[in-house]
Amino acid sequence: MAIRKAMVAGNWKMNGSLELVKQMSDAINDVKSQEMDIVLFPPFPLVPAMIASGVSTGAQTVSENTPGAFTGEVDGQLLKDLGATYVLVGHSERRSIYNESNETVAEKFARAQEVGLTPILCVGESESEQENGQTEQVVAAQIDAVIEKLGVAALKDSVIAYEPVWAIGTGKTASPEQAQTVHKFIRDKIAALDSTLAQGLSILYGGSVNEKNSELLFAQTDIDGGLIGGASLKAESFTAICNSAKGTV
Ligand SMILES: O=C(CO)COP(=O)(O)O
Repeated sequence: MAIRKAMVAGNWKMNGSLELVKQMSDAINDVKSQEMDIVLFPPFPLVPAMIASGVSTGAQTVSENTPGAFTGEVDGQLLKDLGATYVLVGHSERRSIYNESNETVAEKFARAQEVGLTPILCVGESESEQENGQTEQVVAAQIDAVIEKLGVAALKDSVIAYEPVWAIGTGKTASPEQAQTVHKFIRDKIAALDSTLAQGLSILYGGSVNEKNSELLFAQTDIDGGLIGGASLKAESFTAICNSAKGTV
């Protein structure tokens, strides 16, 4: 069972450089602590350098397939063999730009676990879905696709990240209360199937998290940390966010 623990994850998206790996890993190695997990998700070519720097490293996506004729795809086993530990599945940019369906995301989740990588399942509603009051329905369907394929027990060795699409890269963060409501909905939904598992699950919030708003977000009962985009590219901001997560779970 994954242990519920504070976690701050940095998703670099298609940004970063070898120089930034060096700068960021030096900064993170200074703030690391036993009470929390800090993980960075650089673009694929920077994964080996990040692993070598001593920072826990994940990939931003993974193929749902086993090795074969899939030009341009990246196999999970290779990532695992390199020393990666996590993988993001179902990030909203993968869902919207690369048309990944809930079912494809569930297949990627399965492949990640098959090779021993911990999937971080990203869920979240779009702006229009939020305006139409469909947040819970959308998030439930995204989680149900994994539960239907693999059973609820598969969530034991995973992390969930709630990232409302309207808050990503927009500077419009969900309020701590708004985010807490959705996090509680997610935990209660899973608790209805397995309460011990739900209590042990880390649920991260993502969407315009910065060093000014992180403390209040992480103070919420069901928010166990964050998945950070833009602010994970700046050492000062990212380490301040990491420090604000210490001792919150
Ligand atoms: O998509 C995100 C992390 O995966 C969030 O991005 P921002 O923090 O830049 O809004």
